[in-house]
Amino acid sequence: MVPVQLAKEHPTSIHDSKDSGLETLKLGVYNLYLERQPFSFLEQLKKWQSIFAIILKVISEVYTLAPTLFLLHIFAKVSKGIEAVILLHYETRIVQTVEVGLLQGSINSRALFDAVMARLLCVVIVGAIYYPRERLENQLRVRVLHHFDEYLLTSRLSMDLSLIADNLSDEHLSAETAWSCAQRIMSMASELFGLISCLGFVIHIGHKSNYGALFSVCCVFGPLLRVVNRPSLNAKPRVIEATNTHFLRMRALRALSQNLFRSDVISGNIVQYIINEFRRSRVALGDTDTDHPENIARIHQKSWIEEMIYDIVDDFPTLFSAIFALAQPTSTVLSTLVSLHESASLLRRSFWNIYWEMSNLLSESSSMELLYEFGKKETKIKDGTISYPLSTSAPKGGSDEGMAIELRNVSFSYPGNNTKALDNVSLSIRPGQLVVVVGANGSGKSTFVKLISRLYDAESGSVLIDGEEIQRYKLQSLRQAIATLTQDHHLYPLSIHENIGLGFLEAVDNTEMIQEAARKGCATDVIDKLSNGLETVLDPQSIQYFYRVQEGEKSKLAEKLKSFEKSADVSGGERQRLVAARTFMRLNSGKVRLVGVDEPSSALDPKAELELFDNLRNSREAKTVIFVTHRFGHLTKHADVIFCMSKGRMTESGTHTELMELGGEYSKMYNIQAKAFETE
Ligand SMILES: Nc1ncnc2c1ncn2[C@@H]1O[C@H](COP(=O)(O)OP(=O)(O)OP(=O)(O)O)[C@@H](O)[C@H]1O
Repeated sequence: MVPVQLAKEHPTSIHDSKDSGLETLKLGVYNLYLERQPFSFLEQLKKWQSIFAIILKVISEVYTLAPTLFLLHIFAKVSKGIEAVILLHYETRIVQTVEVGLLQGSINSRALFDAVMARLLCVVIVGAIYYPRERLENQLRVRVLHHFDEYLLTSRLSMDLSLIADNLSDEHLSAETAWSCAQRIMSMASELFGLISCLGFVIHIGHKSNYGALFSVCCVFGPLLRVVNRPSLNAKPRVIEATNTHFLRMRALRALSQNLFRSDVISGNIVQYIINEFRRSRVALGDTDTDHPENIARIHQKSWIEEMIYDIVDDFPTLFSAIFALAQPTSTVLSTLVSLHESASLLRRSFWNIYWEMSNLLSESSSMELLYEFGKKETKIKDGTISYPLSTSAPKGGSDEGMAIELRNVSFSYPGNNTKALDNVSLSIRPGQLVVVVGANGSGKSTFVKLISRLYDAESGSVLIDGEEIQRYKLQSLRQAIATLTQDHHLYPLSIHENIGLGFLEAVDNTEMIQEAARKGCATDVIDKLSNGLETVLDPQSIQYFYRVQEGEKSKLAEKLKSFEKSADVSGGERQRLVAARTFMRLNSGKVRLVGVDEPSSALDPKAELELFDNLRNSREAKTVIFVTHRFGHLTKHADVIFCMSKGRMTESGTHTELMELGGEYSKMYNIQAKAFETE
């Protein structure tokens, strides 16, 4: 139970703590860190240069994807931007005609008709452009999304495990990132045209008095003052962390209400505990704000005096109009005043829209930069130049009986983990040997298998395959020569047919071979139980949903809903058998020289486990086989050599008899297991 401490500080207090060049804002339950950088013109120039380069790249990429669609869309966007000004122009003409007419005692009906018709025509044209614009936008969106989906898929699949561990923050990148950026650029173009046309209009109205430019400045002065005086947090690079322990505990307790934990929570009888703990944390949290830190900052950084000044400055255009009317009481003063008033709000709206689009474009372009960088990341596992095996007739250090493996003073630690998973390990495996690796949890057994399959590269020391440094081999050929079966292998959301067939790509459609592999993996019974047999997809990525339809009701929709295929499922052990079948399928390729089996049988019943291991042993011909296991028994007794690992080091090696005689770690572990079977 977590001791409850009531929040002592004001729930939304904002204060600065200045350390390590960072400005820290405490905003509700969050800490928000900003970099305290002195303004540097050069830096700003560089930043804008890179933003500009990204914008150009996005434009050219979207244009290349669909040139006509893109140009039409830009045209539609720009016309949308200047639409309001054109409408305002004709509105002014109508009001002016009426005003002059009223003063002269007769309205020029021809001029009025022309102005009304012109405005109507404009409304029709804008409407006519607007509706296809939505469809155009959607077509362009689909193209962009599909293109970047493929780009991200390719980039993600090209990454190796070390790179993935270093780049978890890239997970949020999606094709939508690219589309939002493209959209922002197009909206920005539309707003810019809107602003320019609006400025042109204002200058045009004030033309006679030469006040147009001054009036424009008056209109944007208020918004400009706001922007300069309080730049939005949105535009600043920042790092945010939720630090409030009560808030975090509430989140963790809330997560326990998810379906994933239902069975644990019910069987563990901890429902009331969760509710009570949630209540305690809620009380302890008090009124501390949990809203987005940006929102909290926005509310709390407001000063009413500043706001009042801004409101007064916002009124300058009205003041200006009044002075203008006094100074130039012409026959069209009223209509000019109305136009000035309307254009003032249009100008201000345009200005705000540009500011808003600009801040969003800044953050979109930095996401886009990440997305482009993502595709350029270089894998840490570099490809080699020679094919494996070197030559089937006379391999350098190998033989046709399997792969020869040697580790010389190999050390390795995982990215982000300082402890050595392998610490100065040296060992040698001869071609065709049956090797068993044993050791306590975390002793480095799986890491050893991962290094010889080149999922990772050793930090120091060498791994030699058939006498050659492992890095010298072409990855594709090396991986073709290795078949692994580990707990990290899962079923794909594809048909069982493909799940097994993909073990040997060239024979993915060979049903006979697949059935034979299923038999060796003890998966035949599992497949026979499924109504669609080999064509069953266990985790289909289908999308089915319904709205206001009850499954039990009598309606055509309810029948349709019932007819949706319910996904089939199998047990954990059955899944392991299907995955094992894939490995047997791989053995059919004739290229495999090493089989690495890493404790794949945790959910298998003893009979299936024995059968699986026997089948693997029987497929040993021309292969080296490495088993990683916690279970001692027939495997260790059959082993040519056993390696016993402890804390990343290889502590003992030899046959079962030799190691038992040694009376070390291996014999201790063996005796613990054997004791369980001894009779009193
Ligand atoms: N992906 C990873 N990232 C960081 N550390 C890891 C990772 N995988 C393993 N480790 C660490 O490396 C060490 C060796 O792990 P390894 O999986 O090789 O042990 P093992 O002997 O196979 O254990 P087990 O018997 O539990 O499967 C452990 O300390 C483990 O915490």
